[in-house]
Order: sequence, then C-alpha cells, then structure tokens
Amino acid sequence: MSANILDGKAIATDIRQNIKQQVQERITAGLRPPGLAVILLGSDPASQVYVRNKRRACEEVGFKSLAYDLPADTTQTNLLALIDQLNADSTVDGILVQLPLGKHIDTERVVEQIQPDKDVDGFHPYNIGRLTLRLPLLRPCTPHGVITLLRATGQDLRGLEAVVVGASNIVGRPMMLELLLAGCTVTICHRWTRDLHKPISEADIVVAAVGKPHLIQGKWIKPGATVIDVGFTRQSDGTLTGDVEFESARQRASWITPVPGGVGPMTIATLLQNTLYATEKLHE
Ligand SMILES: Nc1nc2c(c(=O)[nH]1)N[C@@H](CN(C=O)c1ccc(C(=O)N[C@@H](CCC(=O)O)C(=O)O)cc1)CN2
Ligand SMILES: [Mg+2]
Repeated sequence: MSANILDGKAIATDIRQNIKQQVQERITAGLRPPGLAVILLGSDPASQVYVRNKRRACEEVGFKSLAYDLPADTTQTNLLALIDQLNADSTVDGILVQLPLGKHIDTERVVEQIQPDKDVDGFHPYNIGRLTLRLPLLRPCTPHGVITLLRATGQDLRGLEAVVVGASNIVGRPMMLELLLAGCTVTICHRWTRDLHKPISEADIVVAAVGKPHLIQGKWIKPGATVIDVGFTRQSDGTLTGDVEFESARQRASWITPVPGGVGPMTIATLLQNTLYATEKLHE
C-alpha cells in the first residue's frame, strides 16, 4: 500500500481563494475589509518568516494588515499597552502576537490581554474553555487546520481511535479537544508516556506534534491509518524533517501529510478563516 498524500498546500490555496472572493463581495457591498494586527518582538529568523507569510497572506486576500515589529527588549507593559490600543480599534478584527516571546515576558499574561473576540490564534483561556465545553468560537489555527485536512479525506471521524503525540498549549492539547469534538476516542501522549508504540499501533488517526525528527517509526502505524505530521525540524543541510518516518509510514497508511506542504500551510489559511469569522460573526 502507498498512502494518498494529504496536500495541505493545495487545500490551503483553495481556502485562501475562497476567502479572497468573500472579501471582494464585502467590498462590493460597501463593507470594510477584515483587519489583522500581527505583532512581532525581536528578530528570530523563523518567526520573521512566519510573520512575513501571515502579512503577505492578508494582503493577498484583501485584508487590512497592521504590522508591529518591536525590539526584542520591548517591556511587557509596553506590549500590553499596544494590545489595549488594538483592542479599542474598531477596524481591527484580529490581534496576534507571534510566539515564542522572550523570557522577560509572561506569555500567558500577554495572551490574556487580547480581547477574546479578537484572539484569532484561539489561545485565550476563554476560547480554549469554549472549545472544551463544545461551544467553539475562535479555535487554535493548527489543530483546526488538521481537522480540515481530516475532513478532506472524506472519513466519518466519529468513533475513530485517535492518538495525539505532544501536549503543547498551541497544538497537542487543543488538538485533543478538536478530535474529541469531532467524535474520536482520543489518547494523548507526552514526555512522561512510557510506551508510544502500543497506542500508535492501535490508532486510526495519528497526529504527531513534538518536533523530534523520526520519533514515530513507520512500522508502528496501523495499516490503513491516517498520519498527520505537525512536527518540522530544520536539518543542518537546510531540509525539513517531520516527527514521522515518512517513507515507511507511507507504506502502511491510507493518508499521510508531507513535511513541508502538509499542516504548515493550513495554519495560515485557518488564521485567515478565523479573522473573517471574527469580522462577520463577532464584530457586525
Ligand atoms: N502566535 C502564534 N505563534 C506561533 C504559531 C501560531 O499559530 N501562532 N505557530 C507556530 C509557527 N507558525 C505560525 O505562527 C507556523 C509554522 C510553520 C508554518 C509552515 O507553513 N510550515 C511549512 C514549512 C515552513 C518552513 O519552510 O520553515 C510547512 O510545514 O510546510 C506556518 C506557520 C509557532 N508560533
Ligand atoms: Mg516566558
């Protein structure tokens, strides 16, 4: 068996095209474009790339993009004051602070300063609480993007056994909640999990979100399973490697995401969906 490739890049392109059309319809109807403010502290090269891609994506679909590039030593007080200013700006529908932040900043405090109806990353405790209670509003982009990919396989997700490897606040934990909401039976593995092999070998869906190249061996995958690789590590030769042994997993799975071009592009497409949702459903 050789798995079908779940082409996140192509699916994300379709989503972006669809959003662009909806924005054009808004403009034609005399409505304002959605506005997204993206805040970057410092000059971490990877964060700079992600932020540049987010701003480009905004411009491409016709959103108003507000860019705030602040020095690495910006104080928490000044960052909170900028967020307050954006919270009060009625042309801003979404506010995003690129993570990770420096050690002198309390990330949770910063995230909580963003008004929940403008929290297009879906990281605010209010939005995570809503997702936990089956009342989602703004949902974390990468996990919700993974659900979009799983839906694209055409499978009924209800009753499937899903394993999430990695329990981060950005991906693993909200991924567990999204899969639960979709009707899966979910197991979450983390740094203290003693045996990864057993739950993975029984899973219909494996979502790997650790950031350790080839942590998940291809021979562990249950034949016919769907494998979603959220991890990406840049190797010394510049290539990107996922958490899953791609070639051997591909021989057993029915669907698998590539790295790059799988989950990554879905994160930004979902961010655009969240911003449009905030504009139309939360601010009008
Ligand atoms: N405020 C936030 N910070 C961070 C988030 C987030 O969702 N919100 N997620 C990650 C970084 N991230 C977006 O910010 C992100 C990471 C990777 C990709 C992506 O497209 N990956 C490509 C490969 C990119 C490459 O060549 O390096 C892929 O997998 O195809 C998009 C967004 C942490 N911070
Ligand atoms: Mg910190």
